[in-house]
Amino acid sequence: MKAILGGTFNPPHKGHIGAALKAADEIGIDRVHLMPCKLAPHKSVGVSESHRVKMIELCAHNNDRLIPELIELTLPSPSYTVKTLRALKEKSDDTICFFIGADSLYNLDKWYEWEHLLDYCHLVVMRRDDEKFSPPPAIQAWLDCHVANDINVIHAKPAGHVVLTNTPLFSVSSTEIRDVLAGAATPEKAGTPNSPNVALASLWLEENVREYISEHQLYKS
Ligand SMILES: Nc1ncnc2c1ncn2[C@@H]1O[C@H](COP(=O)(O)OP(=O)(O)OP(=O)(O)O)[C@@H](O)[C@H]1O
Ligand SMILES: O=C(O)c1ccc[n+]([C@@H]2O[C@H](COP(=O)([O-])O)[C@@H](O)[C@H]2O)c1
Repeated sequence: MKAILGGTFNPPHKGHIGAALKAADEIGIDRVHLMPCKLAPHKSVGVSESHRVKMIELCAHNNDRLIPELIELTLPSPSYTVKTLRALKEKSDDTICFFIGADSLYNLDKWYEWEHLLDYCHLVVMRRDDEKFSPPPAIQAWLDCHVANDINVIHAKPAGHVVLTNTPLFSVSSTEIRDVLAGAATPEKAGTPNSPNVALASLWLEENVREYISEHQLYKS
C-alpha cells in the first residue's frame, strides 16, 4: 500500500508533514510519499519546480518515513490527479491512498474527472481547520456513498473508499509562510529574531528548509 500526499509544496511545511504522518499512523501505513505537482491546476506558482523538489528532498532527509515521489514532473501539465493515478497504476498495482486536506475535499467536485478518482485510489482526508466538518451538499452526498466506516476496508479493497481521519489541527499554510517571509524581507517590516513573523516561519518550517529558503532568497517580495 502506497500513501501519497500531493501538493504544490510552496514551501513544504510542518503542517503537511505532521498531518500526513498522523493520518498514516491512523490507517496503519509507515511511509508517506510527498508528490510535488508540476503545475497546480488552480494555482500560480512563483517558485521554480527545482526549488520545490529540493525542499521536499530536504524534508525527506530529516525523516525516513517521508519519500519524494516525482512522477508528476515527468507528466504533462497541469497535474491532474486522476491522470497521475492512472500513470502510477501503469507502473505498479499497489493500492494507493491519496491524502488530501479537508479544504481540498470541499473543492473536489472542481477537479478534473473527479468522479473517477476512486477508481484508482482510496482518499484519506486530513483535518484542516477548526470549524465543524461541513462539505458542500454535492460532496456530502458523494461521501455518503463512499466513506469507509471500518478502516480495514482500505486494506482489504484496492480502491473506492474515503477515510475521514481525526488528525490533530496544524494551523498553518504555505500562503501564510510566504506572506511572512515576504513581509520580513521589506525594510519597514523587517523581522528581528524575536518578532512573530520570524518566529512563525521558524516554527512551521523544517530547519534545513528554512536555511535553503534563506540561502536562495526565496519568497522575498
Ligand atoms: N496544515 C495543514 N493541515 C492539513 N492538511 C494540509 C495542511 N497544509 C496543507 N495541507 C494539505 O496538503 C495538500 C497540499 O497542500 P499545499 O501544498 O497546497 O499547501 P497549502 O499550505 O494549502 O498551500 P497554499 O497556502 O499555497 O494554498 C492539500 O491537500 C492541503 O489540503
Ligand atoms: O486533478 C485536479 O483537477 C486537481 C485540482 C486541484 C488540486 N489537485 C491536486 O491536489 C493536490 C493538492 O493541490 P494544492 O493545489 O492544494 O497544492 C496536488 O497533488 C494537486 O495536483 C488536483
